[in-house]
Amino acid sequence: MNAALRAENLSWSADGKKILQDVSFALEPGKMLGLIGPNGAGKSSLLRCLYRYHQPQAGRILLNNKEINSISRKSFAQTVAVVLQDTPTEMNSTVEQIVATGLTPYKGLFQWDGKEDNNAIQAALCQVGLADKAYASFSHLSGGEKQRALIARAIVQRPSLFILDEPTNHLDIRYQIQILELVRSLGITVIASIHDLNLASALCDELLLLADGRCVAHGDAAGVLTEERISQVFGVCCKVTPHPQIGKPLIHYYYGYQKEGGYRNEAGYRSKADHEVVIDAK
Ligand SMILES: Nc1ncnc2c1ncn2[C@@H]1O[C@H](COP(=O)(O)OP(=O)(O)OP(=O)(O)O)[C@@H](O)[C@H]1O
Repeated sequence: MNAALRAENLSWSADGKKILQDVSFALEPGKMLGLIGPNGAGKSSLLRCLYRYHQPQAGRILLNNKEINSISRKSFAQTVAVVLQDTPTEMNSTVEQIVATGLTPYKGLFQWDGKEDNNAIQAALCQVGLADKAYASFSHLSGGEKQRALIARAIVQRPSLFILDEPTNHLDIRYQIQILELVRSLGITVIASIHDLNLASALCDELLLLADGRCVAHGDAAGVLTEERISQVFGVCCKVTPHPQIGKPLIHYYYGYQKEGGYRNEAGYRSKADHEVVIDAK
């Protein structure tokens, strides 16, 4: 496969604890991969390895067939845009200024903001629905607006790989859908950690399910999001049906988890109480 992004046997440990173990996957150019898994599964850690914040102790990562550590800092900054879930609070600038920093990897000193740059900034602000906030203080935006401004900054960066850590955090449902559809429509390769399995199912080309730092499943949503696997990995029980519009898996969760022995769905898959150590499906 001609992969835009490839991870081979990645392992990363911290404080003597194995956080990622032997994770491998490949992603074709232009595809959007949804990284899913329970809290603490290792999603952010994997993304941090991909954008060179963490150095894996084993394995390697190839970006457009080049080992990422061999790519210059400038080239990496041009090629990879990262949007994180925690917005730094010290951004004491206007929204437009924050978005303009997406152009930094292309600029030398004093090489700033011609008409073309300005157009790119305004276009990106329009794309994320923030045209009317261009001159507002970034720190005064709501959490969702901040997130959209940071996505606009990533758009002006013109990356070939977009890495997003919970990009839909803080967003209302319309913007959750809109931002993921927008990111997808850019035609660049995307890897995004997403907690909402239904959104991930609907909007990603493929899913990679992590649990305890390992890759449990990788492929299209129908192959990954089975009732059995959702029960095993997330400890919830559910029914999965085809989405009425797009046919992809739509998960209907069951309730009543305080019940002795959890809750079983029609197929017998059950929810798992917090204190249960052993993960079993049936
Ligand atoms: N720098 C670190 N040092 C020690 N442990 C870490 C470090 N970073 C992450 N961990 C641990 O690694 C595990 C995976 O964390 P990570 O943030 O990657 O999970 P996640 O899947 O993104 O979780 P969530 O869905 O809750 O955001 C957690 O147990 C976390 O405490």
